[in-house]
Amino acid sequence: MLHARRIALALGSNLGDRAATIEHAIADLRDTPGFVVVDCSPLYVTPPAGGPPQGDYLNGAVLVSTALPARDVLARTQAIERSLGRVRPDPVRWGPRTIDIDILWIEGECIDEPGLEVPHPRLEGRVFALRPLLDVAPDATHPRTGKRYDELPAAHLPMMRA
Ligand SMILES: Nc1ncnc2c1ncn2[C@@H]1O[C@H](COP(=O)(O)OP(=O)(O)OP(=O)(O)O)[C@@H](O)[C@H]1O
Ligand SMILES: Nc1nc2c(c(=O)[nH]1)N=C(CO)CN2
Repeated sequence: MLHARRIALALGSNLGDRAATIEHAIADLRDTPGFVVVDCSPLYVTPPAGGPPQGDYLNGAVLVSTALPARDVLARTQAIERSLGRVRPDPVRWGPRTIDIDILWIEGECIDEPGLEVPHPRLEGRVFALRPLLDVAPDATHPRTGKRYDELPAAHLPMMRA
């Protein structure tokens, strides 16, 4: 049995009622056995990064405390995505989606396995993930290098609150 540790989950939506879908996702995370939702970031309006032309995203992050193994966390977040209308496999890579829930960071854990990489491999280049992570875990460090995420220049770029 693992000890409870902090896990930051990224939330993103750019299809349908984005705010309502994200609120549903947060409610579902709160209702997930084994999860304690510790904090939620503000939501930000962010231009799409990559993929085809598509609408702006709402992005945020949720900090969860849980002893569940990372694989179980992924299974639960993917079940929530499905229940909120996420279609898989994605019809288009990085295309529009009702909801995306990624594991951004797990305190003290590095995972590099097929189908699961933590910290999220694109975290450091994505201001729409980095800023919400720092909102809920300002002291977050890379679990292997110990480097603080708030030292990355991208962490301080201006962002638009929803
Ligand atoms: N840290 C992670 N969080 C969520 N999924 C991950 C992670 N690492 C690997 N994956 C795998 O990536 C697959 C695709 O995930 P997803 O559909 O969220 O990607 P995406 O949002 O389209 O793109 P990106 O990975 O660039 O955010 C998932 O099925 C999952 O197995
Ligand atoms: N602004 C923004 N752009 C994206 C996002 C996202 O959440 N926000 N997610 C992607 C794939 O995960 C690809 N591009």
